[in-house]
This record gives sequence, structure tokens and C-alpha cells, in this order.
Amino acid sequence: MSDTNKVQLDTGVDAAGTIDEQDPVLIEEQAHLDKIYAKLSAMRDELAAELEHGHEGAAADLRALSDEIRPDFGGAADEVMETLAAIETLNSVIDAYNQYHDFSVDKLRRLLLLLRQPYFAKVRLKMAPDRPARDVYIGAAGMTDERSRPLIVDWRNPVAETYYNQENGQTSYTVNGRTRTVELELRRQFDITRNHLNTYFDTTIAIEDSLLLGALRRHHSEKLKDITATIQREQNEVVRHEDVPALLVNGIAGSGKTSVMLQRIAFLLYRERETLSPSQVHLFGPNAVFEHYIDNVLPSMGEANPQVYTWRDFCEAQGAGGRDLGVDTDPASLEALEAGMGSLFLTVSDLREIRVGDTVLLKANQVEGAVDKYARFGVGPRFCALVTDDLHDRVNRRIASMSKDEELQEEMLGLDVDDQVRFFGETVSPENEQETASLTRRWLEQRFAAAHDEIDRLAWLRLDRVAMRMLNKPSVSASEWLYLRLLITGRGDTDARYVMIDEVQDYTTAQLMVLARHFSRAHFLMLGDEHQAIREGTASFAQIRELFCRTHGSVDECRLLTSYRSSPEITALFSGLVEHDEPVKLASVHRSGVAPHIEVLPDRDAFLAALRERVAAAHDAEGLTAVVAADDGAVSWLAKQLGGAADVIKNDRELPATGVVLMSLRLAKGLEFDHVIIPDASAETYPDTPLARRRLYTAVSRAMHEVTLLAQGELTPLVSA
Ligand SMILES: Nc1ncnc2c1ncn2[C@@H]1O[C@H](COP(=O)(O)OP(=O)(O)OP(=O)(O)O)[C@@H](O)[C@H]1O
Repeated sequence: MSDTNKVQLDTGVDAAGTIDEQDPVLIEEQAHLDKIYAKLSAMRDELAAELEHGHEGAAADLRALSDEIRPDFGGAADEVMETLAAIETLNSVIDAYNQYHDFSVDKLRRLLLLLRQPYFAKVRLKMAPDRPARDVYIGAAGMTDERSRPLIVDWRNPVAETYYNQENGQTSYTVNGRTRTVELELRRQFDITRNHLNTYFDTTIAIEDSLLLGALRRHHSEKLKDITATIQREQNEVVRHEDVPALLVNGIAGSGKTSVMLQRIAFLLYRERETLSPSQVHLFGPNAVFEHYIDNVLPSMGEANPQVYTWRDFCEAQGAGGRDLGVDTDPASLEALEAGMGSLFLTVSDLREIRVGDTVLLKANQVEGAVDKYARFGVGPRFCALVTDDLHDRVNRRIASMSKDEELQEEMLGLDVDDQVRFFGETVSPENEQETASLTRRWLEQRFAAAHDEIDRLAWLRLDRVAMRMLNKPSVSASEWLYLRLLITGRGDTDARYVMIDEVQDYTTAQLMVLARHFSRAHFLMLGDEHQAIREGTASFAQIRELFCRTHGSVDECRLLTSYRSSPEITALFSGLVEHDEPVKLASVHRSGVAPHIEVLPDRDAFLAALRERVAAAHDAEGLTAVVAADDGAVSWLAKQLGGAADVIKNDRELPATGVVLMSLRLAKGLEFDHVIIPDASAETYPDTPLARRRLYTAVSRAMHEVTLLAQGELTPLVSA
């Protein structure tokens, strides 16, 4: 936080930290809270009762309405019309009930959220010089009273921007693209638990975020928490950023990138609630431990989680699993595939028959027939769409001819009652040859429905073989396979609206090329820290910018330069590791803490004794300590040496709240701990190379309050003892 930020002026707490019960502001605000809390409670009770009775009422109404409908499709035209009209009425009544029900359930969800903490701030705003100022209370959700007057405004509402701007006096907010200038007379923060006002903070001269400092004093928690009440100004610029095709956030370790990304998802789900569903938002994280770490944030804000993947999950979901994952694929090979499309011709050995189980529905030469028919268009999206349609037709024709096969007809006639009901919705007894054939066809269509899915997922094309030939390589990676499929089909996920990539500095240009093409219509939010690129060969921010300018037209950028995680001492240690030509000034908002402990041990015995001593001490301390080793080999060796003293974290494990864990740097990505012990801070593991520098920066910056570096033999030249 900058030096210009001053301590707040008024609070309900005196210098000794005791609450002044006589403080008139505290009394007035507690009275307001009592009133709002009582209203929220009454609304909750009323709505819960209404929903309960509504269920019974709705069920009775629907029964009565459906009793009135006499299905009559065989009678005169006007009777049929009448029946159809009655069904339509019934459907619209059901829709109305559903809408009412959805609205009520959503309102109840908001009420329950607010009853935990009705609001966390208020701003007093003068909307126009000749109008009196009005108070706006801001909370995790919005709520109006029975006359539609706002009781609490959602933090994502445009007017709440005046709180996050952290400006006193003249400030502004944007509604529907128009900027409104207003006068902020008061910005008051509240610490509230249910109906109890613990304290408040007024920030009337310059802004210091007292709530933030309070929030940061706490210990590590096993799950990341939302930061709704304390989003800082630079972070708010990302959360409320206008909707652009690609937004790249470059932020130092602990600057809140992950938190900001989740707040932005909540913001988008609110602002676009009419059209955006969480399933249209895709989030890429570094590993499964991280996935568990963040999975509570959106639900705690009353929003559903998006689709979360690691690169591996994505490849597997796309059917590209089982290959090398392509994290080292050279972008040049994807470019070579693209360049090779113009001269690509398919031969019969590139094609595969279409089968379901043991039944071959189309032989490879029949598939070749479809391919040859459209070869003149050249292999690509148009060709692919035409071949696909043709293959669907061929499968349908094949099923039609199979339905005349006597053996298959016999098989259909022999279906037991359960299967008949499953396939036809009723039991059947065909009366003539035509009916038998028609039922056999319906049955075969369902039995071989998977053939159509196979056609759509390009099972008829031996993509690996084609790619190997184009690249002249003995095998292809998942990245190459996926990219070629995208080039041929021209379509990835066209329904996706937003793709969020956390830790983007760990992706290669090739991986990002695949994602940019797969989610070609989606808007991207990419967040990362170039100093935390822990693998060789990943994309630089300049390369990311260049790629997305090409694929998405433009890239907007935001920077986050304050660490909200680490103490000033730890921030100084990891910012000292940033390569020197970078003119960045990194800051911590924390009060001073403990100096880093750096110890060089002469031999293995001395090293292990020191490590065991530190681990034992960590068990007695509060919070969670992580021993972060450079790689999996080091983790195995240390696990043996430490015995049960440290809990080894492998992929897909949740973090405990306290104790000591042992994990590799790769898995520690994106996480944080009260205390980090780096057991291999030697010159051998962390030599003076740019990669080792970034790896050490990443390891050190996982620490909130304490960091210990132990080196056996020579200390890494990157730090001084
Ligand atoms: N505005 C804020 N208010 C309260 N806490 C915050 C705020 N911003 C960040 N934090 C806290 O700081 C810590 C770091 O945040 P986060 O993990 O989102 O940072 P990051 O930039 O993704 O870190 P890294 O890149 O090092 O993994 C978290 O504990 C988060 O809750």
C-alpha cells in the first residue's frame, strides 16, 4: 500500500482496542443493522413458508388442470385443437410456476447469504449538488423491500464502484457505458457478524483499508476465501474491466490474481445473469491441489463453480489423452500443420470404418466414398462438414436396409417386455411386415445411435497417422493432435463464453495456440507472473500478447504490484530475486514480521538435524508449514528422512489446516502457507540461472509470515546469508 495512505479517522474502537459502547455512530449503525436484520429474517421466514405452501398449491393446481385435459387426437379437428390449446395452457402454467419458483429460490439463497453478514460497507453519495446525500449499504448480494426500495446493494452493482474506487470527494461509476460523477461524502466499513456490529471504520481523508489489514492478520486457511469486502483499487480494475476479447493480468506473487479471477467470474455471472451460465465459463488451474484450494470461493459468494481443468484434464476430455501431453511441443510444428493443410490429401489408409461394438456400419471404403466425393474442396472445415453429413446419411440408409433383415426382425420381436418399454415406450405387437420393419428400424436407430457420435467426433479419420505424415514424426503429442483436429473441423467449443487461465506463465505458446483456437469465440482472462515461470520454454508475456492479438484482435493489460500475502521481509527477499533490469517496485501491505532464516549446513547430518529441528518447531507453531522441495525426487528422499514428521502432498490431495506438509514446487504453485521451509537452497539446486531464480522466487513467495532457507554445502548465490 502506498505511503500516502493514512490511518482511518474514526472507528468505534479506542486506542486500546476496546469498543466504545457509547459511540453515537456505533449506536446508530447498530440500530440500522437491527432493523435490516429483522427485515431480512422476516423475509426469509415468509418466503420459506410461501415456497412450502406453493409446492402443495402448485401440485394441486396442476393436478386439476391436467385432469381437465382429455387427450383427444383422434377426433374432429376442433377437438384436437382444443386438446392442444389445453396442453399449451398447462405448459405455460408450469413455466410460470417454474419461473416463480426459481426466482423465489434465488431470493431465499440471497437472504441466507445476507443473514450471515447483511453488508460490509456503506457509502454516502451526493448524486447531484441540489439533492441530499443518500446512504448506500453494500453487501454480498442485493435485496429490496416490499416496495422495491433497495435495502442492500450487491457489490457488483454499478454504484458500488464508488466504494472500490477508494476516492473521497468527487468520484464516479459507470452504468451502461455512461459515466456518472458523484460526491462521496463518507466511506464506512463494517465488521459485522450476523446482527452484531463488531466495529466500523470511517475513511474520510485518505483511504486506508482497515478491513483489509484485519483480514490479512489472520493465519493461512486450508481454502482460499473471497475478498469481496476488501477488493483493492488496482484489483477492482480487473474485476470490473470492460468485456474485451483478451485481458492479460501481470501481477507479482500474492497480488491476488487468483482471488481477482474468481471475483471477476462472480461479477460476470451477475452482470450477464440473463444469458451466461457457469458451464460457459472455463477455468484452467495448475494442478488438482489448487483446484481443491479454490473450490469454495464462488459457492461462498452464492455462485456456482465454472468448469475447472488442468491441461491434462482438458486433453483427456477432448479425447487426446493417452498421448504425450504436448507441454513441450514446439509451436513451429503447429504452424507446420497449418501450412500443410493446403496440400493435404487423404487416402483410404487414413480412414477408419464406423462400428458400434462388433457391428461394422460403414466399411473404410464406404467412408472413402464420402471423402472422395468432397475432395475437391480440400481438407478443412467445409469438407469436414460435408463428409460428416454424408456419413450420417450413409449410416441412416444402412440402418434402413438392416431393418428389412429377417434375422434382425426376429431379434427385435424377441425383445422382453422391459426392453420393449425401454426402446418404444410401450409393449409392441406388429401386425404386418411394414410395422415390423418400422419397429426394427426404431430399435436399430437406438442401438446404433453411437455411430453418429463417432462420426461427429471424427472417429473415421486416423488423425495421428495424418499428423505423423504431415510432420514426418513417429508420434504426435496431444497439442498437435488437437490442433490438427481444429484445423480440419474448424470448430472447438463454440458455446464457451469465457476462458480464465491462471498461472499463464507456465503454458507454452503451443498450448495457448490450441486453447485460443479451441475457444475461438470466448473472451480470455489470463493471469500470471513471468517471474514464476518454473519450466523452461514457456511463453513470455510478449509472446502471449502477440498470439492473442493475432487470434483475438487485441490484448488489454493490467498490472498488480502489491503483495497481500507476504510480510515485507518475505516480499523483499523474493523481489530481490527479480532480474535486475526490471524497473518494478514491489510492495507488501503487511506490518513488519520476522526476518527470513537462512542457514548453511556443512554436511548431510548437520542439514538433517537442522531440518528436523525446524519441522518439529513448526509442529508447535500455529498455522500450516510447507517444506517445498525442488522436485518429486527430492520429495521422496525427504519423506524418508523425515518419517511421519511431514505429511506428503501428492496430486489430488487437499491441504490440511495446520501441521507440516511436504510437497514439490510444482504442486505448491498458486498455494500459500504460514511458513515455508526451502530445504535445498543450495548452489547446486538453485544456481545463478534465470530459471533457478524464477523457481526460488516462486518457492519463497508461497510464504505469508515466515520463510526458512536451508542449504547443505554451498548456499545458492541468489541470496545472501
Ligand atoms: N484485496 C484483498 N483483500 C484481502 N485479501 C487479499 C486481497 N487480495 C489478495 N488477498 C489475499 O492474498 C493472498 C494471495 O492472493 P492470491 O493467491 O489470489 O494471489 P496470486 O497473485 O494468485 O498469487 P501467486 O501468483 O503467488 O500464486 C490470498 O490469501 C488472498 O486472500
